Amino acid sequence: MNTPRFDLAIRHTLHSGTRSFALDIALQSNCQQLVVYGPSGAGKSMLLKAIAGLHHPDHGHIRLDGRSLFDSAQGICLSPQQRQLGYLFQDYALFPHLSVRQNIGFGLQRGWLNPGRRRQLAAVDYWLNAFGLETLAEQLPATLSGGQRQRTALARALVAAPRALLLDEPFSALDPALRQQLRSELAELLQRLSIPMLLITHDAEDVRVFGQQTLYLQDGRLSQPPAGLMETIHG
Ligand SMILES: Nc1ncnc2c1ncn2[C@@H]1O[C@H](COP(=O)(O)OP(=O)(O)OP(=O)(O)O)[C@@H](O)[C@H]1O
Repeated sequence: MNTPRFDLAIRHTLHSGTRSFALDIALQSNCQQLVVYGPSGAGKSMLLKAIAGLHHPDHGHIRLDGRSLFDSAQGICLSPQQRQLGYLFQDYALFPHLSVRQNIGFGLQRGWLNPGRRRQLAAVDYWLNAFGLETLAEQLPATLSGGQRQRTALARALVAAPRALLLDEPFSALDPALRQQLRSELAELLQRLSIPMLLITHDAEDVRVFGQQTLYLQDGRLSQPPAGLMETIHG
């Protein structure tokens, strides 16, 4: 295999009171688009947060396109900023007191490149334009529709030219028609950017559209999906 796009070996146990939960996965993949599918509480968000650098595994390594983000044996643990990843959480986590333009611009402050002001403005304008948000640039998130909020969050994730995209249920808050439209916009974008993407979902349609490889996660481990599930999804 060439350098895998995703090379993950993650062991991480969380404890709260008498309960504990262990994530234990190992995976190498050359696919650009991975979809993580599985029941609630399976460890999907934990996996995404470990890659983003928001949780630190107890053991293992995380490499994307050959770049080590975390390696317990070698003592490597890049900060979320140094990882240069774009991520989008279920609720989009936009700042309510910042306009669309400021929310997108915030994505640049997080990046470690910190380009000059003129280039920052150009990048924000580019993504405002790419997602049809120019006329909404000065509005606050509370005055936007679900789809406009989703586009703003995606623009914020992309503005710093991330090396990979991590998406947690990116379409769950949208109505079915908008979901379909934004899925095809994202699919087109991914083809253009060719960065690796990992998407968490409960939605079979996301698996169909983005699952170049689908991982089924259950009780913190990758496992075979229940009999018939993939056939049902792929019709
Ligand atoms: N701080 C913690 N201490 C102990 N257990 C935790 C902690 N945080 C999360 N967990 C447990 O880890 C498991 C995995 O949670 P996670 O949020 O990754 O699941 P998920 O697959 O993303 O679920 P959902 O689809 O419902 O979002 C759950 O059982 C959760 O209760």
